[in-house]
Amino acid sequence: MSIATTMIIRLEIRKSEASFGDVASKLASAGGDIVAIDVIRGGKDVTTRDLTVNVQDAANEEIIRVLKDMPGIKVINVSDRTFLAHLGGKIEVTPKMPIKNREDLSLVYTPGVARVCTAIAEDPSKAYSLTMKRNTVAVVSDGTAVLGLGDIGPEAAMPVMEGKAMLFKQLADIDAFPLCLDTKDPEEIIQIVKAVAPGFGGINLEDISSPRCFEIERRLSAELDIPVFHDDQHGTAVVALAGLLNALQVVDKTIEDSRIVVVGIGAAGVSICRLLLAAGAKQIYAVDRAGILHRDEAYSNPEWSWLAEATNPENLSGGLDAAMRGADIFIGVSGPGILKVEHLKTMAPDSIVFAMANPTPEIEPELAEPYVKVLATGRSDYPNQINNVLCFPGIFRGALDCRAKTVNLEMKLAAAQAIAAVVHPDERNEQYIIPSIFNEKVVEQVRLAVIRAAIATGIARRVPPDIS
Ligand SMILES: NC(=O)C1=CN([C@@H]2O[C@H](COP(=O)(O)OP(=O)(O)OC[C@H]3O[C@@H](n4cnc5c(N)ncnc54)[C@H](O)[C@@H]3O)[C@@H](O)[C@H]2O)C=CC1
Ligand SMILES: CC(=O)C(=O)O
Ligand SMILES: [Mg+2]
Repeated sequence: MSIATTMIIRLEIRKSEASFGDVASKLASAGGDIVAIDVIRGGKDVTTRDLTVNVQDAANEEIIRVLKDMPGIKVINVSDRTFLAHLGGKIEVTPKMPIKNREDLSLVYTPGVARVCTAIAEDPSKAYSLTMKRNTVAVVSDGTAVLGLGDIGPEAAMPVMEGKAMLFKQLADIDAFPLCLDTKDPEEIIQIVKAVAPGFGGINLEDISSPRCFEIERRLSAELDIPVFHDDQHGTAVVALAGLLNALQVVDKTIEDSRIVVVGIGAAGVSICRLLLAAGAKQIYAVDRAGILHRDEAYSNPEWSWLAEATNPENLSGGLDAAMRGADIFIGVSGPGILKVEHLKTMAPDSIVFAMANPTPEIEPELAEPYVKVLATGRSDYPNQINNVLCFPGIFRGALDCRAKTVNLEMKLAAAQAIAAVVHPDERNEQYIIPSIFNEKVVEQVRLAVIRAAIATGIARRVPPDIS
């Protein structure tokens, strides 16, 4: 799968050995199109230039190789728009008011601040009105399951967590802060998150590998009085259910009668299975590397043991091939390229395929399209993007606004229905089963649905003024 991009290549060209024309023709033959040239330094023999080059494939390493092989050319630096957008990080902390004089200083800092501290010490709930707590979410990762890239460590997880923080702010006006932890020990993660929790109104766990993520979330939810939400589990499940509700309408099938294969029974897969069961699914087949989860096998992962009982009505064993025969729906949250055209050919007519692994889906959309009725991926460069970004901003906005203690099943089901309902029945079709993340109705509809569900289930500690 190729993504066109723009690269910026800084070169030293030794005029006695190479001409700019040579560079241009080499780049063209490797698939690069020069769109701008900036001279950084001129010299008698050596000039330094930045070439802005359009390439059809972001992963095209040939472009750089041909330049490096040219006599008289030294490649100083290679960047592209994606890397440039990350220079110095993507977020910052901005004060709400400037400190212009001594009076301001003594208001926002000492001595004035001391009175506010004392007020909070006397009544800790005042932290919600007198600090940033009520609008601030920690995005916590240990870097062990970053997108589908695996255990790449806390520093490498930062760009994703900064990205999530940007989305929180832009979509739901929530101040989110990345906390990437240099530990993989669940108990240590739990203790660290509990220790930082006083400054936050909610905790978004992100890209923490399974099965560790289940215990970490369960313990934190039980031991903290603010919502703790593992986005890869529940955000993904909510959006998958939302897409599925609309896709089922498009193909005129019901969730109860559909045969549903979920592949990749990690954080996202477990939660998707659980939410689909809660939404009425009766025939789920949960498939991981060990094959279809079934009742004749003992699993060390308690979530798998539970799913082996709750899914797979015929107690089928076998691998993906067996699971896919006659399936109406495939939901992949596993890894790249595991789904083959041969599998699609064995599915029931009017099949639905959600290939949600990031950044590379379970099957290339171009390969799958001819064989399925409704196709969705986790990516933004194809129609039907099923991505948890449609859920986490709105669900946290709702939970923070009503000061919910937790995010319960009813709130998740309500969020899924709200996302699905943003697509009007008259607009719904194979290419449009899920709203765009830029659709302004999404966050507000999810927020309202989540607040109403929290109030109805008794976990809201506050009724926002706009809720009747
Ligand atoms: N589109 C979206 O909104 C989201 C997509 N994802 C994607 O889903 C994938 C999984 O994410 P997590 O659940 O957080 O990771 P995880 O590490 O908790 O789970 C992945 C599971 O997939 C299984 N798996 C991997 N390759 C497999 C194969 N060939 N056959 C069967 N099972 C296989 C693993 O054994 C593991 O149980 C990643 O690619 C991630 O980017 C995750 C969350 C949201
Ligand atoms: C979207 C997301 O959270 C993931 O791929 O991990
Ligand atoms: Mg994630």
